[in-house]
Amino acid sequence: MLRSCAARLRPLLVAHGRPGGARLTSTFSFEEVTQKDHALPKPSWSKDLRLLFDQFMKKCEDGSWERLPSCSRHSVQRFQNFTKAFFSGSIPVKEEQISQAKFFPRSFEDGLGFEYAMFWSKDEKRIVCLFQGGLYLQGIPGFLHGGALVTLIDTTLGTHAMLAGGAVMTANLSINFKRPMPLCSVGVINTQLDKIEGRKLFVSCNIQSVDEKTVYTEGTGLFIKLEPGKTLV
Ligand SMILES: CCCCCC/C=C\CCCCCCCC(=O)SCCNC(=O)CCNC(=O)[C@H](O)C(C)(C)COP(=O)(O)OP(=O)(O)OC[C@H]1O[C@@H](n2cnc3c(N)ncnc32)[C@H](O)[C@@H]1OP(=O)(O)O
Repeated sequence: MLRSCAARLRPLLVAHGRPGGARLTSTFSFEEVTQKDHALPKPSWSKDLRLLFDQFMKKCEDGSWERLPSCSRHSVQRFQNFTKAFFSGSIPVKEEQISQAKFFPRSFEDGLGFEYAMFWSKDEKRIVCLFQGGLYLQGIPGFLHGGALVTLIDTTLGTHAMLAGGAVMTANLSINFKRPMPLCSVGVINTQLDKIEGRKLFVSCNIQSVDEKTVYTEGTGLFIKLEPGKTLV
């Protein structure tokens, strides 16, 4: 499963030209992932999250949907390839820290932070992210912190933008919090690509309750395709 998702993502996320004509074999892709895949059921997942996950796994059976794997670290090689391609090799952390760096949404202990799994519909060109926000993501008592919701929105919209345009960075996010979302409840993020203008990808989403009766949050994002060799730092 991991390899089939990787194969599909690879052409979208890799092989950005480098100055001097050399081409990278990978930058920010999911390919050759050998680490633990976190987008799979765990004991900390609620019944609601498991049920929804199972429903989407069923949709994957005919190939119209695909589960996107998710791990918590980049390999040192991948980290270096990425910085070489887009940051002229300027590495923002000490070399010995690279292997300790973790993908923020995957940096919590199981069940206490973000539990999520994303599914990609290749026909409808949209992502559905199923998630449960754990006890360490509290904002006002009993409810999720707005910043936690924004983190998941950024991650989900960013993944959609990457699937559509390759390596991107977030330039702008605009969020409307419509209703507070209870801690430990399950939310469903639905994304759509609104338009592409040159290097700019405009993507939007909302977060709904499982029964679709409550819209908790709406968000739009502008993602900019990175230009290989352009120095940003
Ligand atoms: C193993 C671990 C697993 C990991 C795997 C992960 C896989 C997928 C997950 C992806 C999800 C990740 C989500 C997280 C993403 C982030 O959080 S990124 C971090 C936050 N963002 C930043 O730090 C970006 C900082 N900004 C920049 O570096 C630059 O501004 C930029 C790169 C965004 C753009 O710079 P540049 O390339 O120089 O472009 P410009 O020439 O400036 O602009 C191009 C066009 O875009 C327009 N534009 C730029 N910014 C904005 C803006 N804020 N608002 C509106 N428009 C903007 C700009 O006007 C240009 O438009 P025109 O072409 O002139 O029309």
